[in-house]
Amino acid sequence: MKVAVLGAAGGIGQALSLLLKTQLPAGTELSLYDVAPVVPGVAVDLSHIPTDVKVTGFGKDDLASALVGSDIVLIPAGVPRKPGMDRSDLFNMNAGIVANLVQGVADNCPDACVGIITNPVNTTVPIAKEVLKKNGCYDKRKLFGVTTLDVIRSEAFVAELRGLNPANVNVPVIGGHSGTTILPLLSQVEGVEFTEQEIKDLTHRIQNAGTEVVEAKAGGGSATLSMGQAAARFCLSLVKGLQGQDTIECTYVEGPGDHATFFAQPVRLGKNGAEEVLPYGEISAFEKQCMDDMLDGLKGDIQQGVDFL
Ligand SMILES: NC(=O)C1=CN([C@@H]2O[C@H](COP(=O)(O)OP(=O)(O)OC[C@H]3O[C@@H](n4cnc5c(N)ncnc54)[C@H](O)[C@@H]3O)[C@@H](O)[C@H]2O)C=CC1
Ligand SMILES: O=C([O-])CC(=O)C(=O)O
Repeated sequence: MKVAVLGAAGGIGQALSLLLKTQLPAGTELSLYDVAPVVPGVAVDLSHIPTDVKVTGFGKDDLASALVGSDIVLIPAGVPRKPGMDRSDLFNMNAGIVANLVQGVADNCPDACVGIITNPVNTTVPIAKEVLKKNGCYDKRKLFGVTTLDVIRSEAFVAELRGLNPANVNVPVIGGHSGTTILPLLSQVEGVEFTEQEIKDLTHRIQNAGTEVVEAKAGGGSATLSMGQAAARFCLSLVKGLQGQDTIECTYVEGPGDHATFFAQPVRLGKNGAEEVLPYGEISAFEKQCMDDMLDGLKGDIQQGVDFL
């Protein structure tokens, strides 16, 4: 198994690489790529941790070597938000970065599973699809927008509110990864009842959690450590799936298209990636209204990605 992280020297990239170095199964290769010259140093630094995961760093001109033979490629390369910006304001800077890196995937490891972290995820994932399609190697089972941060935040906030062990809290989050397109299904949290006001407040907090971090970091970037944890959880679930032990995660994939071409919902991860896009089940009247209100925005974000190439 080989896992490549593109943008590995950044805030997310370094946190994620550390978690993968310590948690990937023995024998995995971890390939770190970044345009920042510090990346070989990040790899050397991690290589001093005694686990059976071999870490190699690749600089700007070595994308092909970083990618060749990869089974999973995670992409957190790109620019983060500053206070006052929306995720969509990152489109001009990040669309081209994602397109170039995914072209590298098409050229060097066309069968790899690709997890896009770079924002705006609602749009960068469709861009990745178009690049792979142009190269004749798009397989919808192998392209994911990583929305796990919305899930772990929901778990943390629900557990905090009710004094529960977060390890026992599961919250499906569907839709997209921006503002109101993030739709936590709080009606499905087992063993917990919320008042209408609590549902409204929690939903708003989850949808706004990225901004909460951006404002608290006061110009120093967006979520990196929680995102590192979220991406590591997603990657480790995907590794399990590829190795034949099916797992379920909510992720932004091309599914049946009931609502939009790309939509985050529970997905069964298996030997070929997204083996099955699962129904998200019954939702409340409030959740249905939230969904109706956000779908046009989500579709617009997707169309912007399709039009980019
Ligand atoms: N999906 C999600 O839930 C989340 C997504 N993000 C997004 O992740 C992205 C990265 O965020 P941070 O790590 O905080 O930013 P950062 O600025 O700390 O790191 C980004 C890294 O990407 C590298 N990079 C830039 N262009 C590159 C290229 N062409 N090839 C390879 N590497 C390149 C930079 O050198 C830098 O090391 C942002 O777009 C941010 O909005 C952030 C948090 C959550
Ligand atoms: O808010 C941002 O810009 C970064 C992000 O996607 C998140 O933290 O959910």
